[in-house]
Amino acid sequence: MDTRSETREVDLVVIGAGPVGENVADRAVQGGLETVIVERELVGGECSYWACEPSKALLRPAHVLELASATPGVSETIADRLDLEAVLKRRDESTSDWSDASQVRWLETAGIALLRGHGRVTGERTVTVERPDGRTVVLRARHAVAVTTGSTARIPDIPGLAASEPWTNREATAVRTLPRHLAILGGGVVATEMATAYRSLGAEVTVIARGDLLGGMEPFAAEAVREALQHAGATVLLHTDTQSVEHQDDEYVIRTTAGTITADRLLVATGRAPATGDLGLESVGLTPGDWLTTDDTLLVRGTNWLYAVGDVNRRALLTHQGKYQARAAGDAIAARATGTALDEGPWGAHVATADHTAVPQVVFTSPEVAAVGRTADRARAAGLNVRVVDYDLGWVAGAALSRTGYRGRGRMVVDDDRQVIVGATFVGPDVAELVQTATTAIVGEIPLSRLWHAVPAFPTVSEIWLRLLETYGRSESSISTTGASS
Ligand SMILES: Cc1cc2nc3c(=O)[nH]c(=O)nc-3n(C[C@H](O)[C@H](O)[C@H](O)COP(=O)(O)OP(=O)(O)OC[C@H]3O[C@@H](n4cnc5c(N)ncnc54)[C@H](O)[C@@H]3O)c2cc1C
Ligand SMILES: NC(=O)c1ccc[n+]([C@@H]2O[C@H](COP(=O)([O-])OP(=O)(O)OC[C@H]3O[C@@H](n4cnc5c(N)ncnc54)[C@H](O)[C@@H]3O)[C@@H](O)[C@H]2O)c1
Repeated sequence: MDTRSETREVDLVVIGAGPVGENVADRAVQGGLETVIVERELVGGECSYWACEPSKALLRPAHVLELASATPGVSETIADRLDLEAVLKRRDESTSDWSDASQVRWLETAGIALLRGHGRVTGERTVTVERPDGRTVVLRARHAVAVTTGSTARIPDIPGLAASEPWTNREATAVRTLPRHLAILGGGVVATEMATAYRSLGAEVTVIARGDLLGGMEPFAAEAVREALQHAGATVLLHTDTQSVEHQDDEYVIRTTAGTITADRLLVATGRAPATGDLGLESVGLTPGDWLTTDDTLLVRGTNWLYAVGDVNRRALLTHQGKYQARAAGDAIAARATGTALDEGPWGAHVATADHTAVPQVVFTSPEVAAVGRTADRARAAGLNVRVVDYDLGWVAGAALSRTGYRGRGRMVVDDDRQVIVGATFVGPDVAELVQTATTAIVGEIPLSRLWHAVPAFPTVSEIWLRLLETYGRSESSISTTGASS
């Protein structure tokens, strides 16, 4: 092994060049800091190559085919199934064939220095990078180190499972040969999206969920996804425990409380583990393998120089939310380095306040689920005086016009004392774009009385907003509140 090593001094070291690390670095550079980003694999991270992008590329063709099939005048002219090879080719394009050349070029234009290799914290403000050629580089940060190493698939402790070498999100999103029968362990977002994609491509699919699907989301939305998966021909086993897994002769034998399942592939989609196991955290008194807990400026608790941003802090395991944290963290790091006052109050420029109450998410199943903020149950558990307003999306003219037989539902969760929205969930075809209005209303704490003046265009699916307000009612108090403030 080559033991030569060099030492460099910079303002900020970012470990992990996923979407979050790239954004921390970008903001810090814009704030005037000399920044090095360390990456051991591909610049762009999990999201670009084995998560968000390839999974959505696998899912989109099925959505388009469904829409076309439900549109008379088009349905008569199209094939009734997807072209697997073409779908995979488009998936390959979505990952740039697993090349990070364009993202490396972006780093260059953004003024961020890239150091390839495995980074480990080896002391306060110190990161040692093991380069692919065996050399080491010691990076000393004048100001801060940001850990943006993300997460990896968590393999539960089920007898035989780890040894059976199951698929994780990596193999499932990079697939070349479609399995005949894909069994999926888990009932969350990865499980339901991959079940939707693989079923649409023609594989037999069995989902083994230990509870209901999409735990943590509104039950009516999870129920619509379950129904649709079963209607599409997938087997969905709920409240089913997996007892053991064997892998022999290209066959998985999965013993569960609902019976034995055999499949030629098994995908484990049971959540994520923080990528902190081999990060040198013990050198600064932290525990390897733990999630890193932070304050709202993303500073790791108990330190004044170490930041944890994105999946690795477990605040919200989503690209857009991690990038939001990254903007706050990068600006906070630059402000602290230059002695500028921080805007740290709730909703300030240097804090990720929205993580607590306004995280949007779209699940790209068929139907889609788009949700933000609190579910009705969570709002009640938080002690709010909750009123739940539901409306059938199929009754909205824009939705009914968008395809034959549109089915869906929208829910807004209202804090009735303040008459503001604290949560919203939509389930139905193409509801993804509805969630941003809800996010704006929640973050802006827009009173319902004012939302009446945000008129949705006719005939769009957004008219669900008008219907939800009408169902809630224009109360005497909201009318007089409006009058008093004008
Ligand atoms: C199948 C799937 C689909 C998803 N779809 C969506 C979606 O549609 N929308 C959405 O918002 N979110 C989605 N997510 C979640 C999203 O992928 C993550 O939230 C996002 O990737 C987190 O970004 P990150 O930068 O924190 O971490 P990552 O993307 O994991 O990047 C971390 C980077 O750090 C590097 N690294 C780790 N350790 C070291 C080290 N010691 N030294 C050097 N480099 C290191 C890694 O190689 C990696 O490049 C999906 C997740 C999965 C699994
Ligand atoms: N469209 C999107 O936004 C999108 C898509 C995919 C993934 N993601 C993100 O990636 C993260 C990971 O997704 P995921 O689906 O792996 O996690 P998840 O937390 O959404 O779901 C995990 C599932 O595994 C089950 N599970 C956990 N431990 C188990 C065990 N020991 N045995 C059996 N089942 C077990 C849970 O009950 C749950 O159903 C999520 O936080 C998600 O937000 C987002």
